[in-house]
Formats: sequence, structure tokens, C-alpha cells
Amino acid sequence: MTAYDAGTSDAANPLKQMARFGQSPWLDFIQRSYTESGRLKKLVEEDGLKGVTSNPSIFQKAMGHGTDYDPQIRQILEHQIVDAGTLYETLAIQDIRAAAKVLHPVYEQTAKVDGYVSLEVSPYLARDTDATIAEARRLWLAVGAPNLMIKIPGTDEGAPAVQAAIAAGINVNVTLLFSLNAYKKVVEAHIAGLEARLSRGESVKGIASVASFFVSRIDVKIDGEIDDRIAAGDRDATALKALRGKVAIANAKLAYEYWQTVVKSPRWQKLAQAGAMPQRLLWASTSTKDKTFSDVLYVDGLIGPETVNTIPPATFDDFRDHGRVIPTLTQDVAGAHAVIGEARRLGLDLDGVTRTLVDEGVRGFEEAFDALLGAIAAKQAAFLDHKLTTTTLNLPADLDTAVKAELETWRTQGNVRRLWSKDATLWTGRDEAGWLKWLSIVDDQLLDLAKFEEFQAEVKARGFRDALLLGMGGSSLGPEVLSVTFGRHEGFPHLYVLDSTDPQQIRDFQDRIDISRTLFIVSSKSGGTLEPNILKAYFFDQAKKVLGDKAGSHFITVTDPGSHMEDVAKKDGFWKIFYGNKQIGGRYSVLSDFGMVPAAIAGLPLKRLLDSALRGEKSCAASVPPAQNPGVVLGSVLGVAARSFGRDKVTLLASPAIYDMGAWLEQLLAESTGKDGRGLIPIDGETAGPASVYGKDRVFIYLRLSEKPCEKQDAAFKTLIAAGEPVVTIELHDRYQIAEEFFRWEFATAVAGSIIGINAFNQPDVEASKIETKKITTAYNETGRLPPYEPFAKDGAFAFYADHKNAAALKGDTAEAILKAHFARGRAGDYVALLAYIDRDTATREWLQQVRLSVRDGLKLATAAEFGPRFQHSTGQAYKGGPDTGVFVQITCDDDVNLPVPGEKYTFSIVKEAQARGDLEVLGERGRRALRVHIHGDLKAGLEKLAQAIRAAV
Ligand SMILES: O=C(CO)[C@@H](O)[C@H](O)[C@H](O)[C@H](O)COP(=O)(O)O
Ligand SMILES: O=C[C@H](O)COP(=O)(O)O
Repeated sequence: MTAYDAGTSDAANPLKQMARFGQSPWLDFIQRSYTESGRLKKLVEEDGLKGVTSNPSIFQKAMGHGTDYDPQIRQILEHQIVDAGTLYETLAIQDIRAAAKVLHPVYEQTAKVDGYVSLEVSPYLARDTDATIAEARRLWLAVGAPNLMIKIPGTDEGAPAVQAAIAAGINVNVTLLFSLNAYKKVVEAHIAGLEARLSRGESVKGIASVASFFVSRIDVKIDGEIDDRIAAGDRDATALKALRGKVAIANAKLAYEYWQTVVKSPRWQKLAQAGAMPQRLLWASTSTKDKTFSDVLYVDGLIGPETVNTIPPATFDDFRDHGRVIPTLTQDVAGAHAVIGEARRLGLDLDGVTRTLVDEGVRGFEEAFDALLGAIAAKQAAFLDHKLTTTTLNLPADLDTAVKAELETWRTQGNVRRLWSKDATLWTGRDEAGWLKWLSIVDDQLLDLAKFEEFQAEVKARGFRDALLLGMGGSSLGPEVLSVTFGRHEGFPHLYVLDSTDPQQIRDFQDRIDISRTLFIVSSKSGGTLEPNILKAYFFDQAKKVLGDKAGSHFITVTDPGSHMEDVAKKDGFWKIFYGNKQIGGRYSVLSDFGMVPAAIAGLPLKRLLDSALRGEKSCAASVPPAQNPGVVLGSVLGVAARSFGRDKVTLLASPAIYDMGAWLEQLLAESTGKDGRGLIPIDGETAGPASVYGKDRVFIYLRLSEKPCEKQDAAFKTLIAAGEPVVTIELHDRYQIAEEFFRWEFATAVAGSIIGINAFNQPDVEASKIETKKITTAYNETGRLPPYEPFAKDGAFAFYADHKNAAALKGDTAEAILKAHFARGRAGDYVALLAYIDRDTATREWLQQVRLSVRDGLKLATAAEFGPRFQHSTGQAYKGGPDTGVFVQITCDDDVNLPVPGEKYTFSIVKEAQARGDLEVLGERGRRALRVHIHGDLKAGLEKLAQAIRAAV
């Protein structure tokens, strides 16, 4: 018979007889089906069971396997978006409440002495006093049962938490006690907690506590030491052998002896007179581990008044079957002293053992909790199925092994929790903690949903036809993804995003909109960035021509509080000002107002987007262990591939309908990680080719929209996987899951940054180009002319520029020869970046794409195809600050169109020129391989010729 189907009730039942000697049998086990089926109740009624204890290992066994909890998990997931930790807690609390209900009659019958059910605080907090206190209070309130005991570890940090909890009137079970010294501290904490209540005039009645003294584990360790010494031929072998299986019980008896002195002490008597209940000793870890001993050794051997023995089910059955009930605890105490004395004489390290046991105990519960949360997270992902994106890893064996090792390191070091608690030492230990508000921004936005929805209704009511967002990088790329991915929504304006100083491009956008029906969004976190400022100046001027002094009512801004743009907006009477968060960097801001405001304007279903983002957040939560945490898994693949395998070219391809995700991702990855000579180099939108065109420096990311995949891409990835290339396939089951991926990639980037060992939240090298640009535009304002700038070579319509060092390396009379010399500098593992400061339209994008593919296929190097100045606020950081593996070709042109910048002498054309010069200057200063090709005259013809020259050169 097992405790699962309880035994007979019988006066001779040893379990019932324990009561005669003042000991209460508790059950060291909890499980939903056990309680629900009535078996727990049967133990109470037939075996005199008086309490229940749980711990992370017990819950892991209960919830981590089987299907008991599936219906409730499914039901919760239908209505709520939660993390694995919350899910666990919801299930656990229900179990604890159900068991507490079964035990409640015992609680009443024994006048609050027994009838308790214990719930342990998170083992991750075992070394954190304040967090343990907060958790104890939270769980106490959450369960809301008078016969609940909160379990707190008896560590050095746990003891003050015990005192605080008792002082707060919470019943406490102090767990993980092994040594007399630790127990003494806990006794002190208990008494001090009660005294604090008395001194405040509060009642000490009815506050229960037990001190869980772990028994069998001590013998396991000591006996192990004994066996080792005997095997090594120790001369005290006989004396040592005589101690096997004795030290744990002796140690427990000494604890009990101490307890007896405590309860007799005047200090305790004072509390007792005020109605305090003593903290009873509870024997835990009472199943026999050494099968050569009696299977009820740690029950038989520790029976005594005012104590508890919490017994696991099998031992419970064994004891019912053949337990011997005699008051052993108080017998032969002198013998117990002798055993401990003898152990010391023989050099058995009881103090060391108990110290180790505390550490191992804490770690063991952490491991169990990790396993439990991992199992719940896996179940959750399986149940949510296509409500979450699906990730498949195809990694070469060596990378796969290294990623698994990294995930294990993250688990053992508790790095996911460290990340969520904003521990800057995960990166460089500098200002990282101040840049992590994006972790919780989705929750804030959901609370603010009404604000966005009201605004959305107002936009709709005003009947705008167009919306034009003016901004760069982090302030424009997220909105661009939303605009490109979701298109126009009936009743709402078409959202355009302008992030260029190219006059032709500005003119193109101006031609597309009807200013009288346009809402302008000036988007700039810092408010000081050149482009949004001059674009605002330009369009405000244009709007004034059409709208007169109502122009301001067609403008809103999203900017950080206190910024220059806030002042501008106030001065010019903007319709609205939305604020960013100073603790969120631009590239992490898409789920803040920088993305939500444009999303509202474009008429997107905001709740749906935010719910999707929340799913991303919850999947990456602090409670989700690394191996089940999609953000950590992805970040580990990227970080480990770059750090340990030279695979730092993150090659991003997305299904056509979501292709623009790549533009957002490349900024996030490059700007976050590309610094200090290290980092990831994103390669966005490079059409997949045969495996033969790739070097060994790639990790491929396939963002596949399963509702609208591209057959060609599917086939190409199949080939890459078959060729053994590392491929991460992320399937989005609908477009709104880009919001889930926004969060997941932010998290993954932070993880990868930690693995690579950089600060993932600054952008030290972006500033450098801005400074050079500023110098040039200032000079222009002062002199009315650009500083002289001489090409080092010319060929027809082409003029070539470079700094001295680059120019010296690029000898040649023809475009082809110069380009050839430049490309010849590329080595395996390098990349070529084409940086075009030209109008970004369908034709030029196609041109750039074709040329980059020729370069890739010719040189077998990764290629980036970028437009300036947009990339300067994105991948530009990694080009200048990341690994020195870039070969850069800057492409500029004469501008047919020029546009004024109101209030300045310089024009947009001058700004663009200054930006190109400034960036080339900085690339040169950093010793990068950089060449500028300027196309004089007709751009189309020039581009055709340049394509020919490049093809010939590769
Ligand atoms: O601490 C309590 C009760 O207060 C128990 O639940 C305690 O955690 C368990 O008895 C032990 O973890 C079981 O230990 P062991 O038998 O695995 O060595
Ligand atoms: O990625 C950020 C860009 O450099 C633009 O910055 P901003 O939002 O402060 O204008």
C-alpha cells in the first residue's frame, strides 16, 4: 500500500501513535490529484496527518511531469498573457489553498498548533534578505489562508527575513537547517520577531513557526567521508565505521536539547505568558538514503514531544507498516553528545559538511525550480502554439554544443534574472542599468492604451489623408516597419517615413502628400538630431504656405522630455507632444511612444500589437530559464557564433510581406553590439544564394511569415541547412507577431551584447560622424562655401576620394582598376558595404541590390547595401566601431534638385555632402578601408557605368 491510497485507521497505527509522544506527522508532499481525489483527506482522517510541506523539488515532481495541471494551464492561457513564473505560482497557490482547506479542521482542533501547509519563497532569493521579506509578505497575502506557513531558508540572509516575517505576523517554516549554529540564529530571529510585536503592543498569539532541521543529508555526507577514509586504509577505520548512520540523529538531538533550554528561558517564558507558541523543531529530509539502514530510521529515531516529522509518502507508508513509536528523541542524549564528540575527535568535518549542505540545498532547490519553470515554459509554448512565433535552430554540431554550454552558464549564473534586475555587470558594469526601461515598457503602454486609442480616434476624426514622419534611426525605423508591413488602414492616413537629406528624396515625399491633409510627426528622442530638425524646418515652412498660422496644428512630436524639440513644438503650437522615456535608447524604443504614436496614426489595432509584444516579453521573462527563453536562446546563438566561431555576419532574410523588419533589426544589432572592435555585422536583405557564395562567417536568420511565405526563400534555406550552415528559422504565424519579435530581438541583442562583452546600449561612434558633419556645415554657414575637397583620381563621370592612406593603396587610372585595388583588400571573413548617398527609390534600391549580389558572388564576401545618411544612424556604428573587417564604398552624386533649409545658409544638398564627407573622414581616421566614388552628371547613366565597373572589378 502507498500513501497515495492511504492505509487503514487503527489504534495501532504508528502514525497515529506519534501523537501520544507529542509528535505530529506531516506529509512532505503535495500534488493536485492527490488532494482532489480525497487521498490527502484520508491521511488526515485515518493516519492522523497534521500538516503538509512543499518545496521546489516537490512542486517540480508534481507539476513538471504528467498532465494533472494541463486543464488549468490551458484555461489561464486562454484569458491571460503570463510568464512561466506567474503560471507556476497560480497553480501552486491553488494547490496550497486546497491542501490548507483539507488541513483546516486540524488547525482548528489543535488550536493552531498543527494543520499547516507550507509554501516556500523562491529559492532564487535565498541570499537576499529584503527580497525574501517582500516575497514572504506577497505569498502570505496571495494565498490568504490562516494555516499557511511561508518557508524561508535558514541561511545567514534568511534569518533576518524570518525575524521580519514573524514580526509581521506571518507563520514561518524555516527550512534548510543543518547546523546547530544556524538553528540558534533562527531561534533568536523567531524570538526577536515576537518581541518586536510585543514591544509594538501587538499580539503574539497564534503565530506559528517550525524550524526544519534536515537529517538524512548529513549522514549521506558524513558517511560518504567515512567510507572514503576507510577505503583509503584509515587507521581509525573501526571507530569511523561505528559512526555510520549516527551523526545526523545525534546532531538533531542536540538541536532538540538546545530547544528545551530555550523554552525554559525567562526570555521565552515572557513571550509564552503573552500567548506565544514555541517554534517547534521539524525533522525534514527523513527518507532513508542508505538502503543498508532501516527505511524508517529518521522517523523512529527522532520521536519526541512538541516536534514535527515531515515524511515523504513512501516513508510514510513504511512507518505506518512497521514504525516503532518510542520517545527516542529524549533518550540517550549523552550518547548523542558522545557521537558528535567522537566525530570531532576523528576529524569528521561536521561544520564543513553543514556549510556545504546549505549551499547544496539552496542550489538543489534552484535547480529544481529551474527544471520546474523550464517544464512549465515548454508546456506554455506548446499550448500557445501559433499564438507565439516558432523558432527552429539548425546549427553545426560545434556551435550547437557551445550554445548549449552558454545557456547552461546563463542558467547556473542566474543571468536572466540578473538581466531583468538590471545588473550592469552583465555588460561592462557602467551605465547599462539606466538604459533598460524597454524591459517593462509594454506593460506601461498597455496601462496607457486608452491614451493611444483616444488619440487614434482624434486622428481619424480629423480626416488626414497622409502622415509624414520625419526622423532618423531609432526614431524612424520601427515606424517604417509598421508602415511597410501593415500598409494603409481604411479611415486613417497613409504613414510615410522620411529619413534622408537627399533633396530628390525629400521632393519625392513632398509630391506624394497633400500638405493640407497631412499630419507631420517630428520624431527625435534627443530632439537635437540635425535631420529631423531641418526636415521639420522645411516642412513647417511648406505647411505655413498652405495652412498659414494653422500649420502647428498639423504637427506633432515624439521626443524626450526637456528636449530642444519639445521647445520647438511648444513655440510653434504643435497639436500634440508625446514623450519618450529617457531610459530607453532609440533602437529599443519601438514599443514606446516612438512606435505606438505612428501605429495609432496609421490605424493599427494597438491592443493586438501590444498583446503580441507582451507575449514576447513574457516568453523572455526572468522566470523563464535560458534554454526555454527565446530571447536568451537567440542571443546566445548570435553571441557565441560571433565570439567563438568568427560567425559575426548576421544574415537576415525575411518573407517579402515583412521584409522591412531587417531594416529595424540591422540597427538594433549593429548599433548595440558593434563597438570596441567587436560586434555583429548585420547583412540585411542579401538575396539567398547557393552555399558556395558564402564564407564561414555567417549565421543565417530566416524570418518566415507562414501565412505568406516565399517558395524561393524556403528552397534556398533548405539548401543552406543541408549544406550545414547555421540557420535560425523564426516563423511568424501572422504579421502582428512582429511585435513579439520586436521584444524578443531587443532581449536577444542585450544577451548577445553581454556574451560579446560590450555595452549594448551606447553608440559611441555615431557621434563622431555627426561632429565632422557639423564642422562642415558650420564652415559653410560662415563662408558660404564648402571646404576644398580634391579627388585623388578621376575617370570620366567618376571622381574618387579617400584619405591619404587609403588613396595610397588605391593606385589606378580607371574606375575598374581603383575599385579592383579596393576590393582586393578584402579577405575571407571581411564584408563589403556599399553606402549610397542618393535618392532611395525602387530603381536605386534594385540597382544597389544587383550590385551587392555581384560583389558577393564575385568576392565571396558578405555585403551590406545601405543608403546615406540613413545608415549613419544605424549600421554606421558598427562600421566605425565594430570589427575592422569592412571594405567601404561610398557612392555620391550631383544633385539635380536642391532644397533650402529655412534659417540656414546651407541647403539639403550641402548637408548631404557634409554627411558623406564627415563619415568618410571618420572611417579613414579609424583606419578603415574606405573609398568614395562621386558620380558627376546624370545619375542613372552614372549608376549603370558604376555597376559595370564594379562587376568588372570583382
Ligand atoms: O523543509 C521541508 C519542510 O519544512 C521539507 O519539505 C524539505 O524540503 C524536505 O524534507 C527535504 O528537501 C527533503 O530532502 P531529501 O530527502 O531530498 O534529502
Ligand atoms: O537612432 C537614433 C538616431 O540617431 C536619431 O536620434 P534621435 O531620435 O535622438 O533624433
